[in-house]
Amino acid sequence: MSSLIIRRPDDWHLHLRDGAMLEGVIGDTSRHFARAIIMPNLVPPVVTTQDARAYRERILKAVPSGDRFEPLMTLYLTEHTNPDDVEEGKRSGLITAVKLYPAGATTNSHGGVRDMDKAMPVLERMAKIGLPLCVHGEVTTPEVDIFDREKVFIDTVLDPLRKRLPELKVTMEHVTTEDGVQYIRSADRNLAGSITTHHLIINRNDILVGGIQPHYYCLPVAKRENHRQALRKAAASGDARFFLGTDSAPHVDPLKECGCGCAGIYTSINTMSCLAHVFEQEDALDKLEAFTSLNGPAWYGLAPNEETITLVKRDQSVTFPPKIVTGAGPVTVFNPKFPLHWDVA
Ligand SMILES: NC(=O)N[C@@H](CC(=O)O)C(=O)O
Ligand SMILES: [Zn+2]
Ligand SMILES: [Zn+2]
Repeated sequence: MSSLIIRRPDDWHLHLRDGAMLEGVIGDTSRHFARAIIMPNLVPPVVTTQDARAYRERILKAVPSGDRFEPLMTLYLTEHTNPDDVEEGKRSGLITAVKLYPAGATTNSHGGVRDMDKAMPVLERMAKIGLPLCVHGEVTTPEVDIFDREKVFIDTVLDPLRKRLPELKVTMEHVTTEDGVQYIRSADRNLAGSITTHHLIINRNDILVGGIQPHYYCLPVAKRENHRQALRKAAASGDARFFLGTDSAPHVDPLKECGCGCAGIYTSINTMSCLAHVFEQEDALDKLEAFTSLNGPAWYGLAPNEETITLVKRDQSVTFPPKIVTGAGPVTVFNPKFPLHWDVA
């Protein structure tokens, strides 16, 4: 097959940041994607409906003219989030999901939740009104090995929460382990998972072999090869519980290439080329549309996009810039380390 028409994709987990960075990256998403769930971990975070409304306006203003792009807004859950404000955000159509960051788990998460009991009133309200919870599923307990933090989160936080509130819809974001895949498969309702582009391509060797490779460092950190294989099988299976959330997370190079480099990988610009390559390798190009364009909207109760895009396999490899230039500084683009031949026409 040398060309493929699919519904226009959506990105169910995206960091756009703000200001000059937002302006520098938004076009790489709006070129291919119709909608994206926008992560609220700004400094300060997007906590109230009013914050989200203002951020949405800033995003829309930054969309290049000629592109049509719908930001789907989220709220950053804190121990003080007001359930009435969350409900009003959902009723007005502004808020698509609420995001749980365990405090300290990842970039800009210090204001996140420490004690799940304190978040229960909001979570109960969300279960009642059908508003999904997106989770960064890692514990932050210092004793727990960083490679085990997703599994321990499932066992000690997520599963107890889902038993306590079975009506709550939960998206396990950026699943990185076989355990996560199995846990999602074991649930017959109210649980789904997003998978990033890079976790289908890299394992932990890419971060650590031959010297520290900061541009392959993200959270949750990439795991062993067997986990990558499980993610590829899940994504390529067509199973409606798995869909794309790129977790494209731009940081300027000086903040990645330093003594304490930030977590985050920038993939918006070449995600569709990378995914077509991966799905072709998995002999599952016929499942790409489900992963990028159908399963996500179905989970969030939205219609799939009417428009289509055409992916074309070119004889010559397609090149992407090694870095993009933003007003905030240079941002290194994810390098899959294999030539890309699929291109969006
Ligand atoms: N994925 C990352 O490594 N980083 C994200 C935060 C997140 O999604 O955990 C970021 O905001 O930079
Ligand atoms: Zn995260
Ligand atoms: Zn993220």
